Amino acid sequence: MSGPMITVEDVSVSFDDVSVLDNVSVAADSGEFVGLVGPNGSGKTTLLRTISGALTPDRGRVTVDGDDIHTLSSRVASQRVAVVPQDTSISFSFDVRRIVGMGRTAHRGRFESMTVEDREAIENAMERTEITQFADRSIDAISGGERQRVLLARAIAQATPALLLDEPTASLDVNHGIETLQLVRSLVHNGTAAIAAIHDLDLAARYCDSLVMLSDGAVVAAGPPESVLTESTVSSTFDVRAAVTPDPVTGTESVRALEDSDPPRGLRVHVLGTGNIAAQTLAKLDRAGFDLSIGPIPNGDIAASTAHSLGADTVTSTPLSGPTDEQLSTAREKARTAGVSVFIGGTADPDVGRSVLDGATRLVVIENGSVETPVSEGSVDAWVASTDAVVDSVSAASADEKREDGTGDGRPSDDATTDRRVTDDETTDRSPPGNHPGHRTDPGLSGSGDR
Ligand SMILES: Nc1ncnc2c1ncn2[C@@H]1O[C@H](COP(=O)(O)OP(=O)(O)OP(=O)(O)O)[C@@H](O)[C@H]1O
Repeated sequence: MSGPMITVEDVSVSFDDVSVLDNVSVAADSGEFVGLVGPNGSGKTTLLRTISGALTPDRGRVTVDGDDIHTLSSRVASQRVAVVPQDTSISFSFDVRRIVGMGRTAHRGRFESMTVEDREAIENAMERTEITQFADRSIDAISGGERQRVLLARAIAQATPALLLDEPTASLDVNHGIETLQLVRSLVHNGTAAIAAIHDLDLAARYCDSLVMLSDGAVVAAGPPESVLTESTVSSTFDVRAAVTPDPVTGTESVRALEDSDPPRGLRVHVLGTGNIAAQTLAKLDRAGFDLSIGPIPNGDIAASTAHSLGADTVTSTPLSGPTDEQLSTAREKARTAGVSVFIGGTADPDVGRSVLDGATRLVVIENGSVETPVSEGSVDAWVASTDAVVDSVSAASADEKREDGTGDGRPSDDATTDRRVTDDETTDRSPPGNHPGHRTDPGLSGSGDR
C-alpha cells in the first residue's frame, strides 16, 4: 500500500445546511495512533462517522487502504474499518460472546458457520479486554464500562487494518481506561492505524502519536501532542485559562484548567525583604506558581540563596554598604513590571522600600511586627501579619488587577498602573480603612473570602 492507511481529504459535512465539518483533512498511517481532541460539539463523532462510511460527506473524500470508503460494499468496508462507538447502548440482548462474535461476520457470510479461527479470534479478543468472565452474560446485565470493553473486543475480533474509537475511555475507571489505551497501542504497534476521539487531554498526549484539535468543525492544530497541546491552543479552543506542564511521571503534556483565583501563569511577584521570613515568602509564592523576583538584597542573605535555588530574578547588593543607585533602579524596574510586590516590614529598609516600590502596581505588606510602611497607606492593597496569608493576599491583589485591566491575564496595563494610586483622603474600596497598623487585612480575607 502506498500512502497512509486512512486519509481524510478536505471533508465537509453539514446537517440541514448547518456546517459541522469544514474542509477537514486528517491522515493515519499503519502503526500510527491519532487522537481527535476538541470541545463538545466540535465535530469529532461526525468525523469518525464520516471515516467509517456511515455518513457521506458533502465535499471531499475518505480513503481506507487506498479506496474511497463510500465506493466499497459494506462487507468490504467492515473488513477494513472497525468502530468502537461512543453510545454503548445495544438494542438487542444477546450474550457478550455473541456480540463479540459479530466482529467476525465481516470475514464470513452472515449465515456461514464459525470456523476455528473465528472462535479463536473471539476468545482472544475477550481475553485481551478482560471480559471472558462474563462472556455468557446478557449484554443488558453488565455495566456501561464493561459494555464499552465488549465493543472494543468486537472491534478487535473484526481484525481490521483501521480502527476508529469514539471516547473509548469515557465510562471506564482509571485502571481500565489506561488498559484500553495500552491495548489500542499494542494493536497499533502491530500495524493498525487508529483514530480515536479522546476527551482526556492528558491521556491523549500520553498514548497518541499525533493529535488533531477540532474547533467548530475545523482543524485548528495538528501534529505531535507537544505541538498541539499548548496553553494558547487549549485556552482559545476550550475557552478556559489553562496550564500545560510535563506530567512528572510520564513526561507527556498534562493540561490543567485554571480557576480565576489561580495565579495567572507568568505573573511575577517582586519581594523586598531579607532573612528567613523573605525566604519563606519566596518558597510559599513559588509553590503557589508565581514567578519571582527579589531585591535589592545583600549578597549572602539566606533569602538570596533561596531566591537563587528557586531561579528567582535577584538584584543583589553588597552587605553593609547598601544598594547602589543602579541596583535601586534595577529593582524599581522589577517592582514596576511585577504584577504584585511584597514588602516585608522590619527586614527591609523603608527608605529603600520607598525608592523601589514607588511605581509598584499592587502592594502587599507583611507587617512582621513593624509599623513602618514604605509608601503611602492608600497604595497598599493588603496588610498581613505574617507569611501565613501572603499567597491568598497576593492572589487576591492579582485578581483585582485582572478585573481592573479587563485583560484577564493579570498583567498590569498602563491605565491600571497610573490609576491605582490613591491618596489617603480618597475613598475607594481598595483603600484600607482607618489608621495603620490597626486596619490590617485579616489573613486571606483581602478579597478572597469566598474561596
Ligand atoms: N444528526 C445530526 N443532525 C443535526 N446536527 C447534528 C447531528 N449530529 C451531530 N450534529 C451536530 O454537529 C455538531 C458536531 O457534533 P459531534 O457529535 O460530531 O461533536 P463531538 O465533537 O463528537 O462532540 P462531543 O465531544 O460532545 O461528543 C454538534 O453541534 C451537533 O449538535
